[in-house]
Amino acid sequence: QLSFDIYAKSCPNLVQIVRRQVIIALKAEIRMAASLIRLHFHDCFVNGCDASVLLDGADSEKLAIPNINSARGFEVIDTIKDAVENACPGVVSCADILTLAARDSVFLSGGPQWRVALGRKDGLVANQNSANNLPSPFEPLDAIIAKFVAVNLNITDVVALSGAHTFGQAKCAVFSNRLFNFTGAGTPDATLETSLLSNLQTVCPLGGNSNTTAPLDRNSTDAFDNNYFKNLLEGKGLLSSDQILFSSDLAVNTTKRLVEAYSRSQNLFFRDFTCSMIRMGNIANGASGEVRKNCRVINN
Ligand code: HEM
Ligand SMILES: [Ca+2]
Ligand SMILES: [Ca+2]
Repeated sequence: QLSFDIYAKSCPNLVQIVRRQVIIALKAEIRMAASLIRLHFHDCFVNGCDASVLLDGADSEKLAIPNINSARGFEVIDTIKDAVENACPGVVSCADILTLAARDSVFLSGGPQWRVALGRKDGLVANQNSANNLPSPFEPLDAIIAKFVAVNLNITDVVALSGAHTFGQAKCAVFSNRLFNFTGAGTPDATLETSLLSNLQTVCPLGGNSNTTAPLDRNSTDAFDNNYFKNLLEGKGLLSSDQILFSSDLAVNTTKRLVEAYSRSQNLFFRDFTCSMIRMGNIANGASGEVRKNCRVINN
């Protein structure tokens, strides 16, 4: 029941208001583009795209392992929501705002643009358990694929959406297992290209600060492009869950060909990415919802 004109009368300037606020946020910190699309992903995979990720409280998804000390951009969403509420009070859901902000983040970083169907409702509950079950960088490819299939996404979606790792940062904590003693054999991940390996060993030394970050795409850190896939062909994926799309045994019959195709054609990547973002943004929350006044708490 999502549609393109649902707010045409009730909030005619919505798209421009969100765009303007995302531009301001990126001017303050370019990385925020990456952080905002990741929030949308972490929202949609848990109870559907219902802004559950934005809720504070005891069962907050913000406290789940993949999010704690990692998910960011909540203040930016609050600011966008305030601007939207000023123009059209009580009309636009936080889930729609997050979806629009993710779309704008991609476009403003040099990626494709698409129209976003709107009308999502904000959920009434968070689900910390489910957030703990988000795809992990330490999982094998079959497990990651299974988690996408569980929300009705497919293998093409896995590869295309992983292309979002073309921008943003990751902490040593989520890839340092690859650097020194990968499988317990006392050697690094053999699929990690050696010059990147030695650089990362310096950035993330044994016993160092696990909160230090490295760019997910070293060659075009802030640009939304297909460089992520070129990296994978060279063994320069930062996370294990990135590199296995190209280098694992299972990849041969599943994801490797798509990685190669996207590395050759940014157009193809942009087309498939757009399609997959729309599919991810349509993951529904079966339960009832509302239009939250404050994205952090349900209405009373
Ligand atoms: C395929 C399974 C995925 C895994 C295992 C995964 C894992 C991760 C991890 C571990 C980080 C670093 C977090 C940190 O160190 O704080 C990260 C960052 C990021 N992820 Fe993913 N991710 C996946 C899919 C996706 C998808 C589908 C999207 C969006 C469409 C996405 C967008 C991002 C972005 C943009 C960042 C950087 C965020 C920032 O700089 O604040 N990821 N991801
Ligand atoms: Ca959600
Ligand atoms: Ca890039």
